[in-house]
Amino acid sequence: MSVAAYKRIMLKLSGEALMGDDAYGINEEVVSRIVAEIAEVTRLGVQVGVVIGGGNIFRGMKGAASGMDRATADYMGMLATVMNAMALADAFRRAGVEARVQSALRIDQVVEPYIRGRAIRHMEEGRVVIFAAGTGNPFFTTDTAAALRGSEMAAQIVLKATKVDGVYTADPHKDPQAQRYHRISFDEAIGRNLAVMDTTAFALCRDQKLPINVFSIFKAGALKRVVLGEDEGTLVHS
Ligand SMILES: Nc1ncnc2c1ncn2[C@@H]1O[C@H](COP(=O)(O)OP(=O)(O)O)[C@@H](O)[C@H]1O
Ligand SMILES: O=c1ccn([C@@H]2O[C@H](COP(=O)(O)OP(=O)(O)O)[C@@H](O)[C@H]2O)c(=O)[nH]1
Repeated sequence: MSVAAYKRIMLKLSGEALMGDDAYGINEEVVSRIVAEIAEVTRLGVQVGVVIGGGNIFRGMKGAASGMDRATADYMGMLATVMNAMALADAFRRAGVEARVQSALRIDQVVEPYIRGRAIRHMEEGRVVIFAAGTGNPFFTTDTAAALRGSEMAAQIVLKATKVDGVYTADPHKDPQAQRYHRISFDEAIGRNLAVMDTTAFALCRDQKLPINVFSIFKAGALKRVVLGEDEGTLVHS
């Protein structure tokens, strides 16, 4: 039987990952596929926390760019992540996996509030915990929320599932010559301004000695490979 390299992981799923090839919103087929991959990892005995983004619905920076107050736009972005979290939790339910949503912003009629001890307990019981509303604060990102919740939950690694299959020497969507790193240190990633993740998230993980693995959400089986400790994506380390 395959043995997982980690007991507890914090998975950052971008909002855009949920769109698939659609222009906006949540693509059910894509969500079921992602849920099936996460379910497979839970069957290895790994405790899973998920921080979900909101970029498929609303991004604060975009609202601010069109003249909206930045903090207001960011709160809208956080609310977008709550919708994604609910869709994801429902997909887990349909797949027969127990999941709970905890929100950093209080909307008690809809989802549980974030309570650290309770989140840990859910994970110990084998439930997937979906962390919604990012950090609960404007001017932050869900990448930073993943670093924060990962640290709070004492996860052994943050897994960033995104559109690219790792950290490159430059943005691979803009520079076709860019080369992928197998491993890179936090200091180098920050020093070179590699924009695959924001500096706040990198810095928090560096301070907490919490490694990050960046891998592609579109590559089937990649999540399991990362969890088994196989060479997949890029490891960002201390
Ligand atoms: N050095 C780099 N290595 C990899 N990706 C990079 C790099 N610099 C910028 N990017 C871009 O960062 C994107 C991932 O970050 P982001 O848009 O925040 O993703 P997400 O929506 O998954 O949080 C990639 O799609 C890629 O275009
Ligand atoms: O702690 C947080 C996390 C998120 N956001 C807002 O929520 C939006 C959606 O999150 P993000 O862009 O990180 O989602 P992703 O890129 O992963 O889809 C962001 O643009 C911000 O406006 C925020 O204000 N504080």
